[in-house]
Amino acid sequence: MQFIKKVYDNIYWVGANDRDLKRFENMFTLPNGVTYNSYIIKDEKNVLMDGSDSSVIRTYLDNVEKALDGEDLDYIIVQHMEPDHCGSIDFILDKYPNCKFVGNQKTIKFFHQFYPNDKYNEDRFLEIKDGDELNIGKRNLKFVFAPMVHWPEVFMTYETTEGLFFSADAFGSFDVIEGHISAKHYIKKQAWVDENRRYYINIVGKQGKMVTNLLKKVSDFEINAILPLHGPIYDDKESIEFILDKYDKWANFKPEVKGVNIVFSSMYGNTELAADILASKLDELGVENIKLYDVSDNDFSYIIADSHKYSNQVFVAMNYNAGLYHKMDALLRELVGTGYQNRHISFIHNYSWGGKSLEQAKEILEKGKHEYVGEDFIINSSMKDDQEKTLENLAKAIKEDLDK
Ligand SMILES: Cc1cc2nc3c(=O)[nH]c(=O)nc-3n(C[C@H](O)[C@H](O)[C@H](O)COP(=O)(O)O)c2cc1C
Repeated sequence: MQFIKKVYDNIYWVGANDRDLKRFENMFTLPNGVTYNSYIIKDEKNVLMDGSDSSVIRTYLDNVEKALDGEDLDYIIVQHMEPDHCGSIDFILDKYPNCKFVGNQKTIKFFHQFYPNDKYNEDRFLEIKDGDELNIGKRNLKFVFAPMVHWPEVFMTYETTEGLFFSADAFGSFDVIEGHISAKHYIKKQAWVDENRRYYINIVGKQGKMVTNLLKKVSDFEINAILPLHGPIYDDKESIEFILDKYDKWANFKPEVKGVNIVFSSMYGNTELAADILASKLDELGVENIKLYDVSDNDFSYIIADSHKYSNQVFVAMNYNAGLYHKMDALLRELVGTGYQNRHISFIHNYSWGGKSLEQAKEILEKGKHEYVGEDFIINSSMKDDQEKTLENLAKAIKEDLDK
């Protein structure tokens, strides 16, 4: 049985849902799976836009066959060589011997790195350059290179007749397709938007400059639909504007929400209690958006996504073997790796006998050009009653900062 969806005249989604994958890239938890999107464009020449992961190969090959409906396949356009899309390419090239692999110099190089040498003759490969066009009959495909919008060889494909932008991994999302393929059914759901952000920030986040370059490069194109390699397609004005606005914010590291993301580490609960008291004081001061994370208990990708989302952040840490507790240390380094910058940050640190946790945290965050808010709040083992006023002052400083 096949599962395909017509998305435009003679264009079919032939992808697959994967609910079995526990972690995307073996790092990022997938509570609701992920899709591998792939599209067949039928014209005088039939084109397959990208492949799929090898885990869904049976469904994928059946879908491609169904969409082709007895016709041959002329091209598979490989917008990047990441295995979650390319684990199926040899199956396609073997099944359709007249099909050519379309890629740029690097895509073709990476193909040969991932697959055994000399498996296919050179004439199976068609190398394209930035701005090249491929006419396939009524439709015309223009290639737009987007290096480092995830991988170095990435290019995207603009279909000029109807203004359809095949955007590789950009504009993708975690979560399977639930019946609907159009993003209009998802963009109003906060949980989906949060997953979309978690995908972008953790996967493409640090390449903000390259994303901004891409957005500039395609700003003259009339885009009537964006068709990414994961998640729904954006095929109406509102959804396209919605996601372009999000990408503008995310790529420029602008916070989306005035609020406080508190991340704590604690072994025996004393540091955690200070984080809870601060959150409660923020609430009493009228702060609406407060989020608390235990760094030991979380897939970092959630904390990282919310660190980019919120304007203010409080890192609450204790000393461990004379330095920063290792999970907090790892989180901060990974956060910096996503380009985290221009946030308003405060600190609470706990010392029982001493260490450099605070200095180390500041050193790791240094290159992000953050603004520090309020006095660092220091605990020795546990918070004391006479410290409540000082913590209240930190809460007030954060509230004033939010109100600016
Ligand atoms: C294995 C271990 C190593 C620690 N190392 C330090 C340290 O080097 N310096 C320090 O001031 N406190 C150290 N602590 C104490 C903690 O930082 C913390 O102050 C104490 O656990 C109370 O906070 P909590 O209840 O939030 O865990 C250590 C605790 C443990 C369990």
